[in-house]
Amino acid sequence: MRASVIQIAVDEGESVESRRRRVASLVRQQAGSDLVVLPELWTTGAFAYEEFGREAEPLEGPTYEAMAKAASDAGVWLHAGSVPERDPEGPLYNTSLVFSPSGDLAAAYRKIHRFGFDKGEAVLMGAGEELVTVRLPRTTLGLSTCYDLRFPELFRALVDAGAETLVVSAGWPERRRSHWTLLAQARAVENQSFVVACGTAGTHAGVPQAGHSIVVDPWGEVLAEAGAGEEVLTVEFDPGKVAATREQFPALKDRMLGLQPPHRP
Ligand SMILES: O=C(O)CCC(=O)C(=O)O
Repeated sequence: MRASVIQIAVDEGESVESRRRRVASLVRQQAGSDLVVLPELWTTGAFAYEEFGREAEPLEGPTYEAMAKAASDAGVWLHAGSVPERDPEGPLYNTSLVFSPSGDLAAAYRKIHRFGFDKGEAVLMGAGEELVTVRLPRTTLGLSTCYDLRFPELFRALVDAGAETLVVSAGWPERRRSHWTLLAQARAVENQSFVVACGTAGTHAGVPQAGHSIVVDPWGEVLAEAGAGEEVLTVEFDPGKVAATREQFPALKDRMLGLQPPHRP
């Protein structure tokens, strides 16, 4: 299976419309890949909080249209990263879209863990409540977005729901790049799954981005890692390695579920 991770630069100098055209063209160039992955909030930048409201789109907005077409033109499964979604009956959401090779929407995932503590995304957007997996012909994707990477219980729940390839679409800052790499490898090892993690390059809202998109196998080996700049990372992997790893080293079967807090008389 071939995956292409498109690590684009999100800089303020480029308009959203022109970035959308550029990204659609990059997706088309990945014809021949099985799966193409884009980063989080690449229309605005994940830290450009004041742009969220201005650039928010209904689910089937301009990014949806452009990415559905790009997926079908390229004939790929496309994780189109996320957009600030305007729900007519609710708040904004940080919503990822996945399209099938015929350009149909296969899944939408609203980011569950919002970043910013009591600022930024955490107050501007609503929290998703549903786990999302997507069945592809040779693997099942488990979807996550950026800050979600810090919450292992989300990934364990995705594995329980059948995920074998954990996709992380992110706009991770350079300041905490070491956490990004470490957590991507940890999620792969503990869940005996592939991790395909796509970040952004460039600087927006004064926040330099980490880049370093990464693909990790179920043994924790890094199959490919991008540098800091704009780059398309392409990697071939055997999805059968998940079942083989889980069979040969069956640690997931040794989970002790339902642990209780210590008893204090
Ligand atoms: O957890 C982090 O360090 C970065 C998270 C983040 O930037 C985000 O979720 O947008």
